Formats: sequence, structure tokens, C-alpha cells
Amino acid sequence: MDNLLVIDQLTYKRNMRVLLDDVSLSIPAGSIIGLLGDNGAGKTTLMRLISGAATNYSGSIIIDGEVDKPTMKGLVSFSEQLNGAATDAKLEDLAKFYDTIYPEFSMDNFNQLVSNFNLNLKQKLSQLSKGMRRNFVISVTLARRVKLYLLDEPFDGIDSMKRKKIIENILAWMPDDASVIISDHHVTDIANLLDQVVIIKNRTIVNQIDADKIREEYNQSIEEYYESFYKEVNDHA
Ligand SMILES: Nc1ncnc2c1ncn2[C@@H]1O[C@H](COP(=O)(O)OP(=O)(O)OP(=O)(O)O)[C@@H](O)[C@H]1O
Repeated sequence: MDNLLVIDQLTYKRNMRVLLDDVSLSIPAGSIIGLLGDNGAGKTTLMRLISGAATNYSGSIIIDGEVDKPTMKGLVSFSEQLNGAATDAKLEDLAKFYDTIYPEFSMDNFNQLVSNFNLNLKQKLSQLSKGMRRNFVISVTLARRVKLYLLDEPFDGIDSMKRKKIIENILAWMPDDASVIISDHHVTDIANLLDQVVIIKNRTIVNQIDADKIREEYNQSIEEYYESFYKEVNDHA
């Protein structure tokens, strides 16, 4: 299978601190990846760099063979897009804004996604509960037709029924050749979805493994594997 994302020796510093240290990672096209790691490990930072939000790193990020930064931005949809959005804006106006700035935004897809989540587009962003806001972010993120989706803790603060709905939407809306990277602490929620697990610890990738290998060769659930792997790395630290 071809690799959609190739990261080589990526190191990123901010305010004199190393936030990512020598990260190398290849993600196949058409796959669902769980990016697992504890608080502060570097999950959000890695997603920000892949999305093109910061470019002052060393090493390389290649998406679908592209190294041109503006082109790469059009290939990735990151779930952080509401940062900085006016809280008194109505959801329908925010959607129109995204439709204007992202050529690959599909208003039809967006409308179907928000109706799946029973969101009212006349509501203002400030009127949404935490869970409703998450659902809106997922709708905006998946409404773009891109190669790579980055979902940063999409289930944070979401009840279990809604989590199922989000998972259904991810599976239904992901184009066949697209990949999605989902970061999460609730490993159990996404375990059945995953093709691969990537574990990040202390600012670098410490493991990448096929989910089937964990189940079949190690005879463990992804959650058990993740917990034991993390413990082992801690014990040897
Ligand atoms: N703007 C910044 N300046 C300096 N340090 C930062 C900045 N943003 C994040 N960090 C630091 O980078 C490290 C990684 O943060 P990041 O948000 O990527 O972790 P994470 O794995 O997403 O954590 P969590 O699961 O808690 O969301 C943390 O130690 C954090 O304090």
C-alpha cells in the first residue's frame, strides 16, 4: 500500500523547548490510525505540524508526494478549525465562511453531517454545549474532501451514544483512499476502528503496529497493549 503521509526526522522547538524530537512516521493511504499518548506527549503538536499550522521545523513532512506547503494544506483537514471563530456567529454563517476559504468544502456533505448530529444551523456557536460543539467541529472537518483527516480527541466530553454516532459518521464519510489519524485517551472507543496504532511518548514516536497484530499475535485488546507498552517504556525509563 502506498504511503499517504511520510514524516522524516521531524524536530520542532518552541520557546526554547523541544516539543517534537526526531519523529519519523509513514502512514498508508486508506487507513485509520490511532495516535495514542498521555497528556503532553505531543499529539496535538504533531497534528498542527502535519496540518501546516507551523512550518519552522527541521526534517520533512510529505503528504501524497507533495512538499509544497500551500498544496499540502489543501490535502489535510484538521479538527482545530474553530479556534478563533467568533462565538456570536451562527453555525450556518461559519459554514459559509469555510465554504469560501476551502475550495474542497462540500456544503451538501456538511448539511448531511449536521443533520445526522441534529444540529440547528440557526444557533450561535456560543449557544452550543461542549458535545454539540465537538459534533459541529467534526462536521466541518469531514465536510472537506481531502486525503488526510486529523481528529484531535474527537470524543472529549461526548456521551457514549454520540461517540457511536461520530464513529459512524467517520466511517461513512471517509473517502476510500483517504486516511484519518485520531488522537484519543479513550482507547476503547476507537479500538474497533483502527488499522494501526501509533504511540507517542516524550515527544517522539515509540511504536507503530498493526491493530490485527495486537489482536492476533499478542492476543490483547488495543487498550491492554497500549497500557502494557506504556508501562514497559516507563519501567525502562
Ligand atoms: N505554544 C507552546 N509553547 C510552548 N510549549 C508548548 C506550546 N504548546 C504546547 N506546548 C507543550 O508541548 C508539549 C506537547 O503538547 P501537546 O498539546 O502536543 O500534547 P498532547 O499529546 O496533545 O497532550 P494532551 O493529550 O494533554 O492534549 C507539552 O509539554 C506542552 O506543554
